[in-house]
Amino acid sequence: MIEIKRLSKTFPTAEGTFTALDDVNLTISDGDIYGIVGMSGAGKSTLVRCINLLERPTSGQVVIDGEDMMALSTRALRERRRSISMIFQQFNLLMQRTCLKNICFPMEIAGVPKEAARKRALELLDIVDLPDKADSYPAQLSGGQKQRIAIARALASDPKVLLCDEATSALDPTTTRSILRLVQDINKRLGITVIVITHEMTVVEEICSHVAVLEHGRVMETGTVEEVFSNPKTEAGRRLVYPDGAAIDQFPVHHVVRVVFNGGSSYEPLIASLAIDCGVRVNILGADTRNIDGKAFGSMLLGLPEDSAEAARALSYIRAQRDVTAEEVHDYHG
Ligand SMILES: Nc1ncnc2c1ncn2[C@@H]1O[C@H](COP(=O)(O)OP(=O)(O)OP(=O)(O)O)[C@@H](O)[C@H]1O
Repeated sequence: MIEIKRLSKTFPTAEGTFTALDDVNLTISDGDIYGIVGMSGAGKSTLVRCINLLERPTSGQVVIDGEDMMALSTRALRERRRSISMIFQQFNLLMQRTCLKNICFPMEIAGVPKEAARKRALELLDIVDLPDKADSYPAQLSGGQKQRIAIARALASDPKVLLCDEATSALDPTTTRSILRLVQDINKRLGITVIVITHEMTVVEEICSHVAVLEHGRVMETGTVEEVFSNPKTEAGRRLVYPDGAAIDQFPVHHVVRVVFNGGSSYEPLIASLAIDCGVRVNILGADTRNIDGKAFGSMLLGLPEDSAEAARALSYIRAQRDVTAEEVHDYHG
């Protein structure tokens, strides 16, 4: 289990101290595929570097299997770090070495005898489904194949944790999917905990079991992917789940309601309180709202669940709000 406790990281800059991570708390259980999602500059890379202690947190703890990483000697830390492997957006392969030798590299450093390393590397080539690329050079591979070799190299040290830092951001959607399938397969087959750092909610949706939403160095919300996707509780979560103000269809919609905002506060608290106060999940099917001086104007189409009592409860809750009107739409065709 990885526990990140009250972790903060500041950097001195010409303008003063910059807080890149602010009191981050996360618990990642063994076997999770844990997504850490946030926009550019949210602090994702800094958090990854703190998790594997490439960067020393300013305060707080990184506790792995009950052991406080920051309390370890340099030597012990180097040893423990071998159980955390990493793959990157740009693959970081050694271009002058063949694929086999790239995979052998971490084993060479760890002093594994040459023949044993070669045998293991060939097995790993099989695992990543590129058994015929042992003697190829990285330049002869596609982006997806390079990432497969990088994954094989990451597995060479028999890690307990695989950190994926924007590992599919340079790949097209089909290749992305195949790499994500491979990562998922590795998680299941080898029992490796995976931490996925990404700015793409689609990646989280595709493979993660849990997710933390990071914004301005703070964890805004955490939960199972299902929880956060069906009912993001914070504005940061909603911005990621509904980037255009419209949701992906998450459940079959049986009742559709048009909600018109006439200058009340913002629309977002209404959606959140529908879930929290009424326990009703809604889909935002479409929205055309404007915030003028912090007041919401415009309209939104909400999909309500099948259960008629739930839908009626949601409708009367919406109608009880100030500066909001709501009507059922009977001719919605999606
Ligand atoms: N060494 C440093 N000195 C000063 N500021 C830094 C340093 N490293 C990172 N930062 C700042 O910390 C913030 C978080 O950076 P980080 O690279 O962790 O974000 P990110 O979420 O990974 O973004 P991206 O997806 O664009 O890589 C940024 O505002 C960045 O400018």
